[in-house]
Amino acid sequence: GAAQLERPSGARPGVRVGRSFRARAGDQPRRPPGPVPVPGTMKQETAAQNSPPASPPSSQPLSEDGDPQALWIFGYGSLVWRPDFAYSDSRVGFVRGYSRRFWQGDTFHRGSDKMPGRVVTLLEDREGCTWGVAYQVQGEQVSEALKYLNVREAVLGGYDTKEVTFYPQDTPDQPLKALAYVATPQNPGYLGPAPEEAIATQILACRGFSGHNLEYLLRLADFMQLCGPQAQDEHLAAIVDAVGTMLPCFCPTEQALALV
Ligand SMILES: N[C@@H](CCC(=O)N[C@@H](CS)C(=O)NCC(=O)O)C(=O)O
Repeated sequence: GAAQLERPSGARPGVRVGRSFRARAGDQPRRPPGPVPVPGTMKQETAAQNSPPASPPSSQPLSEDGDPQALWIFGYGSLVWRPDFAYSDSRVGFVRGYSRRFWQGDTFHRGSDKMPGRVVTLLEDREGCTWGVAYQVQGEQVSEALKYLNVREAVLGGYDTKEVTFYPQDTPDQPLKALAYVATPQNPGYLGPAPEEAIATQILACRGFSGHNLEYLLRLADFMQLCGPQAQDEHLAAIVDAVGTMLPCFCPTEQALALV
């Protein structure tokens, strides 16, 4: 189970939320005591509590003692369709200076130790632009979200936290500071670049505790469709195309089905 996947002991505190939030370089985030919450089992507040507040929320500054009154969390992979933490508001938009790449290996959610799947991370790229969803967490939602994401993203996924500037699609002139989970080349699960056909093959062949790797790819492609024509992700599109080309090889033929 997930317990075996716990990172090496001696972990030091991971994500700190202060005037600017960061995980100290090299930190192995500490897994909170108690059973590892399997993603998808997190409590969901009622829709009313998750619906945006009546007045558009201001991006409240962190309070003086560093205890956040509100925090924005930027999702650009599975967080786009399955945040699984309570939030008060959400915005579709983008971050500049980063490109999304299927360069992070995953041996828990969408793969196994024997057959690691591929999930996304952010690559620093001056010309890059990555679309996703920013979620606003307030009050007690902040610690709940960070505790949950520390396990799902950091401990189980090898992601670190990074501060990014998020541009809401509707108000790009009012950018927000947000926390993003980024898998750097230094993390043990990092796989790095590969031809899109090879990535597609890996995605077609892998599954993990959260489901098939193909579902992960297609849900992200769905989201990008919803963002409209101005949101392009050539890397993602090339992998989806490669999957479409290869799928017949992975799909049983009539004869094979007849043998089932
Ligand atoms: N940090 C990125 C990527 C997150 C991501 O895909 N993380 C994996 C961990 S390896 C995950 O949570 N997967 C859950 C799932 O695949 O449903 C995001 O903001 O969405």
